[in-house]
Amino acid sequence: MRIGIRRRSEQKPEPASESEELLFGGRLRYDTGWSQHEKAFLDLSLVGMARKLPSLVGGTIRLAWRADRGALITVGVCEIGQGIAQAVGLVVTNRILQALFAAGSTEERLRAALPSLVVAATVAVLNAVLASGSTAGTGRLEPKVERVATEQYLDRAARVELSAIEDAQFHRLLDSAQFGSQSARRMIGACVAALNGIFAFAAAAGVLTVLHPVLLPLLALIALPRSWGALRVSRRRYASLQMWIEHARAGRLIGSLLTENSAAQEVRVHGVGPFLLGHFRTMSEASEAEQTRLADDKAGTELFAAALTGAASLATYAALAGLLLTGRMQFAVAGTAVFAIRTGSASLAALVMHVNQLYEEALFVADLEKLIAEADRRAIPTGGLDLPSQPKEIRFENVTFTYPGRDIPALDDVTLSIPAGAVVALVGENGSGKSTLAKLLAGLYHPDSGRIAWDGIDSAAADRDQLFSRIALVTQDFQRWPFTARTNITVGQPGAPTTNGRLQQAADYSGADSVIDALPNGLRTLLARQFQGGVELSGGQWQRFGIARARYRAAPVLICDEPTSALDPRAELETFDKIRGLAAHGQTVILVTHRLSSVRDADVIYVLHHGRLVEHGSHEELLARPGGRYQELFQMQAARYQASPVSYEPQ
Ligand SMILES: Nc1ncnc2c1ncn2[C@@H]1O[C@H](COP(=O)(O)OP(=O)(O)OP(=O)(O)O)[C@@H](O)[C@H]1O
Repeated sequence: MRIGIRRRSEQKPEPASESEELLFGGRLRYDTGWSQHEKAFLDLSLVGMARKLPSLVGGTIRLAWRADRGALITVGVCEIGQGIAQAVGLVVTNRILQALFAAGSTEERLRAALPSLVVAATVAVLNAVLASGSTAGTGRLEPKVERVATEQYLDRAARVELSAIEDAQFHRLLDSAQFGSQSARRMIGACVAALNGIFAFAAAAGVLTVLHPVLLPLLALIALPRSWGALRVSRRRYASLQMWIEHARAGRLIGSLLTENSAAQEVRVHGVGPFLLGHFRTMSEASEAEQTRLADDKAGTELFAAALTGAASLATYAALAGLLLTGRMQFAVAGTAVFAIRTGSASLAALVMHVNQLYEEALFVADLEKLIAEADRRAIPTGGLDLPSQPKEIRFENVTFTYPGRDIPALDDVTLSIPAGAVVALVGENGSGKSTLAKLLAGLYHPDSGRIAWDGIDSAAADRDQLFSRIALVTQDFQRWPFTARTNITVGQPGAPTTNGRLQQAADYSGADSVIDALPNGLRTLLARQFQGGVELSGGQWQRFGIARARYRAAPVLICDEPTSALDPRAELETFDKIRGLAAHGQTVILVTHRLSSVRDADVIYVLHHGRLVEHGSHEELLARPGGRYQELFQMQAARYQASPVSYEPQ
């Protein structure tokens, strides 16, 4: 069992475990992440704590004020009342002891102590009433504070740029900040307990100072080792959590893959279950070893602190005996002193514990605050230039874009025009940049250089809410919302009141109507097997909902990224006809697809290769270009359909 404090930076990083290496390609315990918290770690000293605590407590009180000011006032009044009651209680106890130890018959002494006894009983009743008022107020306040903090967390997470959501560092922050809301909740309880401790300690300290000035420093001496121990344990726990946070997320991910619908088939047929379970076990065992290390460390620290506390208590009682023997203290006063020392050291120990808990929780609340600041920095900006509601032309002008952390641009100097009311097809091999182009058009990313102009207005300077409102999306990995069939369509425009006519139109358009007719509760059917009464749809059926949703949104620009990949041939043909029909009604359609037969009617086809625009024109123009990339791709696909049937002989 090691007790000495060794800074993390001095420890040799352990190598990646086999599971970390195999599944995640390296170590998931980051010392670099820890350095972000180094300051918080160093400040976890008595001085740092005393300096930072008021502002941290202030932040929680502001949160509580926003959550439920009535409950906060109740708690405050009850706590202050209890503090006063405790001080009065100690003073009255002193009076009772003095009356009982005074000269005279037992009856006379009891009679003299009686008024103080009545006051003591009244104070005890009052204290109990105030304590229950505080408990009720705290109980009301805590969940509300957690809710307000969680809302802040989720709100910020939902409003950051897509690039932040794809950034591992931001995810780390999201991870550590997720504890912030529960910590804010616990901070309320810890604040109340600490306040309680301060009053109780002040009462005991006041009484002790009056009895003899030397008793107060002795009381502090008793509390010192415990404070040191508690601080050390909590900073080690916090450090460990920060270091292991990504490892813990990976462990949870493996666990969830074993229960998730999407992985269920491979987990069974490919036998991935035991494989994942094995890695889950090794990952868990590694974090268990860390827990054990922490527990050993804590036990050692507490034992050491307890020994020091014992020595300090001995010194205190020896000093008390000295005062008695030298006649500097009366016997009755010594009785009160023992009582006050016991009360005082107990309340000081509780105070240290609660202040420490407060501080530890505050570190996580500080992580939440850090996330909020970072999310605000990376938030999608509000305001900007107005965009035309029905743009006549969207132009990509020398657009270059590289994903963060990548060396090769996903789009390289692309210039192209998207005229209003046209069907514009984007084709090219895997990884050629089609989806990236669509995401830039949708305003999810901005070009690193060049611009995307909507009737001459640079979309990077435009009001992003307006930009988003002009776009409807059916992406390759469109969301299968685990909600009702109705919501899966109307979520295309969640802010607007649902109109049944539009809903029906969108369902008819996409072919989702026939799927809905077959559902047990029609539009009210829950499309999530994991809930009671929920049903699961096929991939193609889901896709019809994705298309219906985009149709329901009724935006001037519709981006369809592989919209028909899961549809049967008949449904695919119908859908493409309908998509072309949309353009006839003035909607601009951007079609990303590998099915070149479906783009032959597009007004213009752009062919991308390694992020560059290599060809463009109509289907006929591109086919007539000898040695052209489009011609090559088209002929390859056509050949597959024209080839004579291949006979299959089982081996
Ligand atoms: N979120 C991302 N972060 C980093 N790189 C990305 C990201 N998305 C795509 N890329 C990379 O950008 C390049 C272009 O990808 P994109 O998805 O635009 O291609 P695509 O033409 O749509 O491909 P596919 O036909 O396979 O869907 C690829 O090299 C890909 O690895």
